[in-house]
Amino acid sequence: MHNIAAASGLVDLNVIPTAIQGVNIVVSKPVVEPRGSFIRLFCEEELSSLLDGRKIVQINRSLTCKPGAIRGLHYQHPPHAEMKMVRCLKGRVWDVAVDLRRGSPTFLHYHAQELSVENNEMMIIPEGCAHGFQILEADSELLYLHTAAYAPDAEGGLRYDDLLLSINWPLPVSELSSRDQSHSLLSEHFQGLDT
Ligand SMILES: Cc1cn([C@H]2C[C@H](O)[C@@H](COP(=O)(O)OP(=O)(O)O[C@H]3O[C@H](C)C(=O)[C@H](O)[C@H]3O)O2)c(=O)[nH]c1=O
Repeated sequence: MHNIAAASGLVDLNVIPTAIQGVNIVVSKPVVEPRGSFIRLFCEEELSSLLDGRKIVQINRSLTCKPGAIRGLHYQHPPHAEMKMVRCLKGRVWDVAVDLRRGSPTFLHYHAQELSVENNEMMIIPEGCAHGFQILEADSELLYLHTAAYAPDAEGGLRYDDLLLSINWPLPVSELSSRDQSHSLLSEHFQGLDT
């Protein structure tokens, strides 16, 4: 999708779909000039078709120190299901979205890619998809934009090493929270989440 702003040289956001419906990559085109650079991180108007009336209600940031550490994979059950937009503010991460939607043609498939300060890319993870990441550089920071508030009692989680997902993490896992270690493995009878 080409944005009018690009024609005028203003900062803009380009949306690239992935093989998983609703998992999109937003690329911010930097304006580079003698003082440095400027990028647009988010724009409700430019992303209105993806947001489809959703509002950002919470913005979080995480710092993860040890290369190889994994956070996730998390999602929230309805009525707290959320669209999440994640962007790397420092370092490099390998970001993963897993499709858990009942009846989806890409059920239990995942999209994974590097997010970094250099590539200026943001991943959009829709409701019904789980999110997790592994940091590739020390002290990497992630920014999260959420369309639903944090609801710990509504949180679900996947094990990073679940064989039904077979996620090919780039580094040996160096750190994992006790909570993320304790998620249950998916049953082979798991039919997916209702969204
Ligand atoms: C999300 C959140 C967390 N917290 C507290 C709860 C814990 O004491 C601490 C860390 O939370 P949690 O262990 O859930 O964070 P992660 O496991 O790193 O989860 C994060 O990384 C994965 C990959 C994600 O996708 C989550 O959206 C994101 O929150 O912050 C709050 O107080 N408020 C909040 O809104």
